[in-house]
Amino acid sequence: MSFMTRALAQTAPLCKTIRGMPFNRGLADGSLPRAAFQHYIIQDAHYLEGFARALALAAGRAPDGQAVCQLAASAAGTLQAERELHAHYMGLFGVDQDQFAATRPSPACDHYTSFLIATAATRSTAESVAAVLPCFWVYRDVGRDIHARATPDNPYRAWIETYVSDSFDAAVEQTCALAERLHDAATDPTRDSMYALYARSTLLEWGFWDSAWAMREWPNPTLTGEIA
Ligand SMILES: Cc1ncc(CO)c(N)n1
Repeated sequence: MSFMTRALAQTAPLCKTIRGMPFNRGLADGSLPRAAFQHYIIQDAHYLEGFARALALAAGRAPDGQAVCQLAASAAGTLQAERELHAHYMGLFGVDQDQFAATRPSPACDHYTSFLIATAATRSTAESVAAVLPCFWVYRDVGRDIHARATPDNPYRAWIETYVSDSFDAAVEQTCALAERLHDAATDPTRDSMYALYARSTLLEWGFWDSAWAMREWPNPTLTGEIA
């Protein structure tokens, strides 16, 4: 059985839950509160930096030139395209550079990026790719689901369209293909670990949206504000 077939079967209930989350329903019908999206877009900019670091680390440790090239291009290319989207949205939703600089990564964001970076630094490339794959796959899945329901005058339209674009689709397919190739060459224990990491990362995607919807900060900002 292919890696994706099994990984998707294992995470199907969680993906269904993610599609139904209030944050994503609000994106689809345009009713998502502006403050929740502002919170999200700041956290996602922090997230993308960590995500790119994980991809770049995995690139440096990859077993062959093709994987090095693909992961390094993914770190640069996906991030570049998404940064433009974030700049657009930060302008549109009134988030300035000072506000961004003053907002530290939330616990959910820090958890997710720390997990990706630790995996890329200490595990095999097969495992690292399994861990970053839900970042691609889940966003395309959610993007498609929302796109099918989105109203034409939706204020979050540019965000939704990014994740149903041909270029994002190509990035998802390429990363899936790399995961399959590394899975085919992996030992059974590494394969087991790939499935566990894929599922963990999907759960952390859920946690990221859950945190954005609640606009969750550190539990005691007065204690952690200076150091978090
Ligand atoms: C949290 C999160 N996961 C995945 C993506 C898509 O790359 C994103 N922008 N943010």
